[in-house]
Amino acid sequence: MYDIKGLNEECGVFGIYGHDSAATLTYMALHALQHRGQEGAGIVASNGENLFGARGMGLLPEALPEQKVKSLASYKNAIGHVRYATTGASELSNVQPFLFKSHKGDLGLAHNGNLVNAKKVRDALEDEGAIFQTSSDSEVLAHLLAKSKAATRKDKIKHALKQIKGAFAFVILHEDSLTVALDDHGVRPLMLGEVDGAYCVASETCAFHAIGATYIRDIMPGEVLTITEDGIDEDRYVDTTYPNMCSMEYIYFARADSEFHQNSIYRIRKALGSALAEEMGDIDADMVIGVPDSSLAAAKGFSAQSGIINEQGLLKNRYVGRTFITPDQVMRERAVRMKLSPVYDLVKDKKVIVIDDSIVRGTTSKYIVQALKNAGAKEVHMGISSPPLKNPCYYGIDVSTHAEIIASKKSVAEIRVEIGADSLTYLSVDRMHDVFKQFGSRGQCDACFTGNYPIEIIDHILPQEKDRKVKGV
Ligand SMILES: O=P(O)(O)OC[C@H]1O[C@H](OP(=O)(O)OP(=O)(O)O)[C@H](O)[C@@H]1O
Ligand SMILES: NC(=O)CC[C@H](N)C(=O)O
Ligand code: SF4
Ligand SMILES: [Mg+2]
Repeated sequence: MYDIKGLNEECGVFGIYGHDSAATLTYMALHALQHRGQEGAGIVASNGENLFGARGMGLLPEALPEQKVKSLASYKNAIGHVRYATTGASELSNVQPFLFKSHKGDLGLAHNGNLVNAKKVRDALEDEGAIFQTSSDSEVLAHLLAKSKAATRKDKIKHALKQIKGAFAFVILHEDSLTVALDDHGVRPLMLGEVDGAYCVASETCAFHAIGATYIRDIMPGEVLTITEDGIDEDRYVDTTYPNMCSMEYIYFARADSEFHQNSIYRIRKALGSALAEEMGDIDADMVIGVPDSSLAAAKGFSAQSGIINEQGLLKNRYVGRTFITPDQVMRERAVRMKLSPVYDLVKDKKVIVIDDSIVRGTTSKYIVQALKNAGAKEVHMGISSPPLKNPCYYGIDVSTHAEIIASKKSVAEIRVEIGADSLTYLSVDRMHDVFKQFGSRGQCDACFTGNYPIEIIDHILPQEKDRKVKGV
C-alpha cells in the first residue's frame, strides 16, 4: 500500500482505567482517532491479573473485527493504538499496543511519536543480549523498563523514560495500573479525561466526545501520570521541560473538533486563515475557496477577515486516499484529480482565492489551479495558512524527505510559477506563532518550516526508514 499524499498522519493512543466497558470504549475512541493512523490498530486489556491483546492491519473494522473486541469486553482496563508507521515497516509485528509477558507481570505499551535515539539504544541493548520482536522504535522502552534496577514500578518507568530521546506520548498498561507519559518537549498532544468516574487519556479530545467523556486537561511536557484503583498520581520524570508542541497538529493533523489547551482546532485554524488574509493584503477577488477537508476552517477565517464571500468551490471524494500502484508523479496527479473537483458554474469567469493549509510536493495546488482555470476561473490566487514547509519531520509525522518537498528546493516565486497560480502567499512564521500564543500555546516546534529542530536528531535514519516502509519489509 502506498501513499499518494505528501503529508501523512501519525498515530493515536487511548487508555482507560476502571470502567466496565473499557475495551468497547477504547474501540469507539480509536474510531474517533482513525484519522491519525490507518495502517493498523490494536487493544490490550487487563482483568486485574493478566493482559490480553488483539490487533490487526488496516482500518479499525478490518484490524479489530467484532469478535476480537468482544473477547476483551469483560476487562476493566485497556489501552489502544491506531498506527501510521514512522520507524519500522508497515506490518503486523509493528502494530501496537505491544504485549509482553513476564513472570514479573505483563506489560502493554503504545506510543505516538518517534524516538530519535532508538537505533542507538537498541544497538546497545542487542549488544547486551536483548532480542527484539519488532523493527519499531517504540519497543526500546519495554526493554529499558524490564532492565531497570530502580526500586518501584514508577521509578523504573521514570528511569527508562530518561534514556530515550525524541517525541513520545506513551500509554503503558500493567495488570493493576495505567501509566501515561509525555516527552519533555511535549511534541505530541495527550489529554486527560473522565467518564463515569473512570479516568481516560487520548491523543485528541475528539475521542472523549465519542465516548461521552469530559475533557479535564492537557498532559504537560515531562509529566508521568499513574492511574490505579486509588486514583491518579501526578508526577514528572524530569525537572526541566522545553515546550515544543508540533505546529502541524494545529495546522493540519488534529481533527477540527478536537481541543488543545481548551481551544478548538477549528477556531485556531480560522485564526490562521484570518492572519493570512491580513498578510496577503488587498486582492480583488469574487470568492474564497477552502481546499477540503482540512482547510475549510482557514478559508472561513480568511473570508471573515477580508470580507470576501466563502464558497464551496471544490468538492472532495472522500473514498480516495491510498493507491496500490507505485506512486510516481503521474499517478499522484491522477489520484488528486479523482479526489478533488471544482464546482464549474460557481467559478466560471470568477477571480478566486484558494486557501490550503500546506504545500508539500505541490501536487494538490498545481492540480487545483489547473482544474479551476479549466473550469473557467479568470484568476486563481493561492493562500497557504502556514509557512513554506521545507524540512522532513523526525518526531512522528510522515512528511516526505527533502528530495520530495518542493519548498526545500524552490523559492516562493518559483513555486508560484510551478503551480501556475496568479499569486502565492504563505503565512509568516512569526504570525503563525502569534496565533498559537493567542490560543494558550507555551511553545511550538516549527522545524519543518525553519529547520530549527528542538530535539537533536541522533539516529539520522529517515531516508532508510522511508525506503524500508515502501518495500514493506
Ligand atoms: O503538496 P501536496 O504534496 O499535494 O500535499 C499537500 C496537501 O495534502 C494535504 O491534504 P490531504 O490531501 O491530506 O487531504 P485533507 O486535507 O482532506 O486531509 C494538505 O492539506 C494539502 O492539501
Ligand atoms: N506515527 C507514530 O506515532 C508512530 C509510532 C512509532 N514510531 C511507529 O512507527 O510505530
Ligand atoms: S517538524 Fe513539523 S511536523 Fe514535525 S513535530 Fe515539528 S512542527 Fe510537527
Ligand atoms: Mg488538505
